[in-house]
Amino acid sequence: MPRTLEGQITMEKTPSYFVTKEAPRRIYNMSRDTKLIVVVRNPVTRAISDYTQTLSKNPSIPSFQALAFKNLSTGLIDTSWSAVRIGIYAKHLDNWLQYFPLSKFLFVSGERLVSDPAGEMGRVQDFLGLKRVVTDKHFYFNETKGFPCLKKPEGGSKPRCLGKSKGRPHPKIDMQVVQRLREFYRPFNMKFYQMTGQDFGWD
Ligand SMILES: Nc1ncnc2c1ncn2[C@@H]1O[C@H](COP(=O)(O)OS(=O)(=O)O)[C@@H](OP(=O)(O)O)[C@H]1O
Repeated sequence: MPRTLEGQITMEKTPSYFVTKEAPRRIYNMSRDTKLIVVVRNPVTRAISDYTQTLSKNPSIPSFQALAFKNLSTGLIDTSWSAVRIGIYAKHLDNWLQYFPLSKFLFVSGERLVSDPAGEMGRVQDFLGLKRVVTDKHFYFNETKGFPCLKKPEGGSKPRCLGKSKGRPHPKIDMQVVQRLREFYRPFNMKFYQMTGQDFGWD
């Protein structure tokens, strides 16, 4: 991490930290004052999104259901598949809570980040003790992209959306497969809502 001067905030974004066993201990040893922001979305959609990303890099991988199930006829889920495992948020958070109290965390809803980006960004700024500089007027909904985009990014004059790899169409997954995954995640989601004191509305 770079040296941080008085009045500066250093930020670092690595999605895999949340699911890396050693990460909380290492970050705690670096600075126990670290604030932690976790963006979470419905774990079923997250798994499909993860699969879509892998598929875009390697189109010859097996089908989603072939990877998601250990046994398709019994409906046994393969929790060793990272696309499934990452969405068990309660389990990962448990590991972090061994080191950091809940007050050090902000959980951002991935769904609200799309439906109300300014609202979620307001929460982020409050959490970081910043003035609410980013507001509604910085975003517009881009019909072509199907997502909110920035009207005028810092230092630029043109509107800017996230790149092609964000907001890709997902392949169609059998409804029964989706249903089974929903059932699988339900107890973990409930636990996660309880732990965070936030209902993300995934069920
Ligand atoms: N404004 C805006 N524009 C485009 N995409 C948006 C936006 N806000 C949130 N999202 C969602 O971000 C998802 C991709 O983020 P990731 O977490 O996969 O990114 S990362 O690669 O891990 O950094 C991506 O997931 P997919 O839709 O599955 O591609 C989007 O749903």
